[in-house]
Amino acid sequence: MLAETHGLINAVKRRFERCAASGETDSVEMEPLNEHSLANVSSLWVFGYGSVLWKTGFEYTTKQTGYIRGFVRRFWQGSCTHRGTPEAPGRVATLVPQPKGQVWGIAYKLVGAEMVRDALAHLGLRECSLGGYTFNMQVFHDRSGATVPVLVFLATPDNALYLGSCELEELASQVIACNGYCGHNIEYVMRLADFMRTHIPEETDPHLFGLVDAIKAVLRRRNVCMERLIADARSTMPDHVAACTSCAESDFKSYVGTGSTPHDCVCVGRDLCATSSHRPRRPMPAVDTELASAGRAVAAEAPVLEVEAA
Ligand SMILES: N[C@@H](CCC(=O)N[C@@H](CS)C(=O)NCC(=O)O)C(=O)O
Repeated sequence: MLAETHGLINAVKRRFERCAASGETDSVEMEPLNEHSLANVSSLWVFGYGSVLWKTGFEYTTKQTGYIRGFVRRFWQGSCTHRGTPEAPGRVATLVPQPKGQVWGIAYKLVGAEMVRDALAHLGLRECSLGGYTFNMQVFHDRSGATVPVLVFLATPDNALYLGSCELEELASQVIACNGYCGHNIEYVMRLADFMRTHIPEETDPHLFGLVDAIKAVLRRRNVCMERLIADARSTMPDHVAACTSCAESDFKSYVGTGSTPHDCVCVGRDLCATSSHRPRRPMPAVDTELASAGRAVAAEAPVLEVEAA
């Protein structure tokens, strides 16, 4: 299965390279991957360790809680779309290599070419074209100790949005100052911390929970209300994001219009497990060309790691 997966990943890699090279807005849309490269993929696991945990955004058949080794989670990647702007990029999670590191998250199982293609189309846009992330394969360990190869999206220091390390208090101040298309940067951090406390108590990530404490301390010192900042960011969301009411029960809406043919607005606040029929689709108004150009610029920079040999 690993060989099949590598074949698929190389096809995805070529596709993203063509997107970056062509620079065409439309090309940011993931056309169907080479049917042959998908034909024999029986399943693919994707690892989530940041917003994918609480805003999965793609259908899957099952999920496992567990971890990957050799990395730590750090808020060292900038976001000029989802949680920030080109002028004031927010901070989102990435993985930083550390020999004895371990990152807890969830592996999502995709089965069949259509589910794989849909998930990669969503993640390719969200993570790579707009987020500056690249991807490779890692070994996932579930709570029983069983292992499976997983596709992981991570930001490397050579991508245009990488912000790197800084003191926790400075990082907290940056998070407090930023919001973007998907809402306030504080909300991103708090959602991830809440998810870990609720679903993955094994995760003791001192960087994540230290950042939460630093954000609260700075807000207390400035006498600023966190909930108000988060609510205000939502109230300034572009109309077509806030207006997407096709899924009243989902508490998150994400719109990513990237090209001349805008993506459907997909409410991504719920786990779109394959058993759910919830796939809201609404024609979206004019695409935000600024976001498209921001995304294209990032895509042009997005390096692609060599997939590790089997
Ligand atoms: N690769 C990470 C997700 C990285 C991440 O958070 N990417 C940003 C894009 S810059 C995102 O999806 N943000 C969604 C949001 O902010 O609501 C994961 O596996 O969870």
